[in-house]
Amino acid sequence: QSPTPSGFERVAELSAQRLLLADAVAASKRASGKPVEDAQREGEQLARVREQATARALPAEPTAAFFRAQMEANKLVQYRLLAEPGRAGAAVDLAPVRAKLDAINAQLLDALPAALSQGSGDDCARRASDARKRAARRHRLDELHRTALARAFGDLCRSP
Ligand SMILES: O=C(O)C(=O)C[C@]1(C(=O)O)C=C[C@@H](O)C=C1
Repeated sequence: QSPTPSGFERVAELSAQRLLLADAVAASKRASGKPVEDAQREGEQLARVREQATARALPAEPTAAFFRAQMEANKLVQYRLLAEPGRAGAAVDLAPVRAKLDAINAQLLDALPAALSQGSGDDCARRASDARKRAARRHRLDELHRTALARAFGDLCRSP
């Protein structure tokens, strides 16, 4: 049996999965013409994770900050993809993609206590980077998604 992955390993894996969904979100927005940023949808997700953080005795502010970073990373990928003209693809329905994002959010919340407790020490950046590199290799992430994966970690190594 393989050992339980560390908080950073889990967060890197789930963040990579979440970022890969940005491609589908971008495709839906290319077809619908809707803006990348949807403040209402972001607010709903943040309200939900704050609620769940409180229910689990997780610190609400670092939890919300972490999910803001996840959404910023998602937008980074979308803006970059949508900046390329004429990459028309099949229209994608946004609702099922959002359901998948929600499911990953729930898994990220499970992984977050361990990740937050790993977020100190001189070697934090190294451990975070190693975890991201492994996830990037597993998912064969390109440069754009690797950059976004770093963005998705937000301030995990700089939490109070
Ligand atoms: O659901 C969307 O419309 C998305 O673009 C995804 C997402 C997210 O990462 O959850 C990112 C940006 C939007 O502002 C809202 C949510």
